[in-house]
Amino acid sequence: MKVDFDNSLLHKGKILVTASRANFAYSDQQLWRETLDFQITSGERIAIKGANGSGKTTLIRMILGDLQPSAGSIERADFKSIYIDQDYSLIDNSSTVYSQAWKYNSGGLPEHDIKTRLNRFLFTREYWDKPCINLSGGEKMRLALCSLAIATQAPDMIILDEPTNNLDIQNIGILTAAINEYRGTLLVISHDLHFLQEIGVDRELTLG
Ligand SMILES: Nc1ncnc2c1ncn2[C@@H]1O[C@H](COP(=O)(O)OP(=O)(O)OP(=O)(O)O)[C@@H](O)[C@H]1O
Repeated sequence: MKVDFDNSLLHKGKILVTASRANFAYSDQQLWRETLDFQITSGERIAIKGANGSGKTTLIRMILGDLQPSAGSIERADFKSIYIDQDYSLIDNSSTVYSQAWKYNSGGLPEHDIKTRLNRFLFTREYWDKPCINLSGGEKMRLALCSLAIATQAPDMIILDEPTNNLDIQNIGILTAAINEYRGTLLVISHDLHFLQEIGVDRELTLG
C-alpha cells in the first residue's frame, strides 16, 4: 500500500530525549525501583515494555513533556510528535470522516487527493459523511493514519499505545504497511511480538 507520508525533517541520529536518573511519583512513592537512564535518537524504533501498571503511559507522557519527573531529569529537543493512544483521541468525535481528514490538510491538497487518500485507507464514498463517533476502533486507527498521510509534514515521532489491540488482520496489515513507510522515530507499547518484528523494532525499554 502506498501511504505517501511526507517525511520528518530531522536528521537521523539527532538526540531527541535524554533521561538521567529519572523517576516519577503520583504520591509519595516513586514509580520505578531503578531510575531511568536512556536516550532516544531520531530514526529509532523502540518498544516500551512492562507489566500493567509499570508506568508505560506515564513514561510516554514524560517523553511528550506533559509530566515532569519527580527525580532526575528528562531533556527534550524540539520535535513534533503524534500520540495515537488507545482511545484514538486524535480523532475528533464531533467530526465526520471527511471533515476529520480535511482538518489535517495543512498543505492545501485538492479535494480529489483527499478522497484518493481516504479510499486508500478503505474509506470509500459511503463513509465520508459518517460521524467519527460511530467508527469502530479499527476504523479510527485507519482514519488516524490517513490523517497523518494527509498532513504536509509527518511528525518527527509517532507513539503508538497497544496499536494492534482490537484490530482485525486487515487493519493490522494496513497499520504495519503505514508504519513501515514512516521514516521518523517510533515508540510503541505493545505485547504483540509478531507486530514488533514486522515493524523492525531496534530495541526495547523495559520498565519494572
Ligand atoms: N493520575 C494518576 N494518579 C495516581 N496514580 C496514577 C495516575 N495515573 C496512573 N497512576 C498509577 O501509576 C501506575 C502507572 O500507571 P500507567 O498508566 O503509567 O501504567 P501502564 O504501564 O501504562 O499500565 P497499563 O499497562 O495497565 O496501561 C499505576 O499503578 C497507576 O494506577
